Order: sequence, then structure tokens, then C-alpha cells
Amino acid sequence: MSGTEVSAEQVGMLVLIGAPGAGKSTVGRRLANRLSLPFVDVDQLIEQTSGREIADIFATDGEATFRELERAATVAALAGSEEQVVSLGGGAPMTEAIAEALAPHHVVWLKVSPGAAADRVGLNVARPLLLGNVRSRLVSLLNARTPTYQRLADHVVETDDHGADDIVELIIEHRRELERR
Ligand SMILES: Nc1ncnc2c1ncn2[C@@H]1O[C@H](COP(=O)(O)OP(=O)(O)OP(=O)(O)O)[C@@H](O)[C@H]1O
Ligand SMILES: O=C(O)C1=C[C@@H](O)[C@@H](O)[C@H](O)C1
Ligand SMILES: [Mg+2]
Repeated sequence: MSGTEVSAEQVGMLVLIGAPGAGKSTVGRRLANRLSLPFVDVDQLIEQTSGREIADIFATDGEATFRELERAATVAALAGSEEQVVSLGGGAPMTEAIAEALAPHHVVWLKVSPGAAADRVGLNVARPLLLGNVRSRLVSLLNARTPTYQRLADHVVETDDHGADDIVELIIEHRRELERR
């Protein structure tokens, strides 16, 4: 295979998990382009289907309402075995029904340190759980979530020292190795 496109044969559903700022949306979109696969960003899907921004759902209805919308949208996106790339919300794997729905798929954890994630997300108010001291919020989130990300991932990619395009290539190379086995 030559050029920028890569065969999608045997790729299966590829799901990106990780903290806010890990690069799930950015890497997911580029990966899907490279593999010529559909791309689903569940945060965007929730915003499109509800007609509301996630920050507004958190502020008006609270986190529990958002988590229920997230559960329904994510479990639906993960149903079946369609060849696609799916980027989850940062907290999605903490919901048990979502963790269970990940089991049949190839799950890639984009690992990021709190410092690198804070530098990437900056002071973007579209991330309601990071309001206040972004770095210390990320430290808390990562402490609580790292064991779950670790448990659910089939493949871990360290992102602090790699640009998004490099990460796309690392994931594609790993997939090729899996397919050769
Ligand atoms: N590997 C990388 N190196 C440097 N910057 C990156 C990298 N990946 C993503 N970014 C940048 O970091 C910011 C956050 O990335 P992105 O929105 O893709 O993260 P996310 O994991 O989807 O976060 P969230 O969980 O909040 O949706 C964006 O500005 C993006 O351009
Ligand atoms: O880390 C989290 O819990 C979140 C991350 C975002 O992707 C959104 O799903 C939402 O802002 C919650
Ligand atoms: Mg995102």
C-alpha cells in the first residue's frame, strides 16, 4: 500500500480513551482519515443530538444528567463491530456499562501527564470538570482514572513527547503488528 491511505482490512473498531487533553479528538479524526474509516467523537455526538454544549448540560442539569446522556450515546456507538474510530469522553470509561461495552474492541489509551494536558487545554471553559486550577484538577482526575484506563486498554501510547501525527503513525504501526500475528 502506498500513499497516505492505509488498508482498513481487519482493523475493527478502534476506540481512543484518555484524560482531557490527551488528544482523543485530534488523533481520532486524523487516524480515521488515514484509515479511511468513519469517525465518531462521542462528546460531539452528544452535543449534536442534544443541541446543547456539554458545558451547558453540566451547568444546568448537573454531571449525573450528562453521565446518563454519555452512557446512552457511548454504548450505542460501541454496539456492533463496524469499522470505525471512536473517541470517548475523558470520563466515559468510569461508567461500568461503558467499560463493559469496550470489551470486544481495540482500545488505545492516549496517556498524558497532568502538566502536558494542562498546557494543551489551557483555560478552555468548554471543559467543565477543569474549572479552577486546571493542573490540580487534572492531577485528581488522573489519580482517580489511571487504574481504569490501564485496565481497559489493549495498547498504551505515551503522548507527552509526540505530536498528534506521530501518534497516529504509532497506532497504525501497532495495528499492523497485530494483523501480522
Ligand atoms: N500529541 C499532541 N501534542 C501536542 N498537542 C496536542 C496533541 N494532541 C492534541 N493536542 C492539542 O491539545 C488540545 C486538546 O486535544 P483534544 O481536544 O484532541 O483532546 P481530547 O483528549 O479530545 O480532550 P477532551 O477529553 O477534553 O475532549 C488541542 O488543542 C490539540 O490540538
Ligand atoms: O473528563 C471528563 O469527565 C470529561 C471530558 C470531556 O471529554 C467531556 O466528556 C466532559 O467535559 C467530561
Ligand atoms: Mg475531545
